[in-house]
Amino acid sequence: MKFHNYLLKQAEPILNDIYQSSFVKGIGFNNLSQQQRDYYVAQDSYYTDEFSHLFDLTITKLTTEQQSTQPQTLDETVAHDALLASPNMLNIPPDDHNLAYLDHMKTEIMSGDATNAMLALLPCTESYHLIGKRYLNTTAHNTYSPWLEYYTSSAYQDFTQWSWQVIDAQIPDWQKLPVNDQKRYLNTYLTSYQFELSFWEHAAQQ
Ligand SMILES: Cc1ncc(CO)c(N)n1
Repeated sequence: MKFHNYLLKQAEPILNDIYQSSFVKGIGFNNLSQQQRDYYVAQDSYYTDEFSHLFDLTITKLTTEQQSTQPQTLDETVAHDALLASPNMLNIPPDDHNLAYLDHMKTEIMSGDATNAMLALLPCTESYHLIGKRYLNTTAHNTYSPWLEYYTSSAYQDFTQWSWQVIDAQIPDWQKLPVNDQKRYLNTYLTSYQFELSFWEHAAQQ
């Protein structure tokens, strides 16, 4: 089993909660209010802007070989547009859970090694791809299909696979990691997953 498969197995309970969270089901089954979409798109526009800076920071920690295979970076505007937010979203400031998530990633990127940095970012990339795969084509005439299509597109899939490959290459023998390193990596990764769940839960509560 590769390192990313081991990690994903540890995240399975949180990922199942994400799949079952009412906002994610709302995307899958075409059932979201205007207020929920405005809130989510406002939060996520802020998040993805910051994420691209955090990604650039992480890239500087990788080898030149890893950097050279990096797929083109993604512009998630298409995904946001698919949720048809109203201009009211411009009045919604970034919420505390969002800032705390970004803070967590930044701290782990700055204070840890390249693997720790990649693991802070991985739940973001990976969970959206898995959500897309899970709910694509579950509902006929789904208004939000372009959102699901974006996160299952070949460009997004390439990006997810590149992340997995980098992590697996960095830690080919994860069973042999010193216990403390294994704990730190797992904690960095699962904390990001917990923030992903919380991001969806806050959006549903609107
Ligand atoms: C909160 C969050 N996590 C992950 C992604 C996927 O890029 C996103 N757009 N927003």
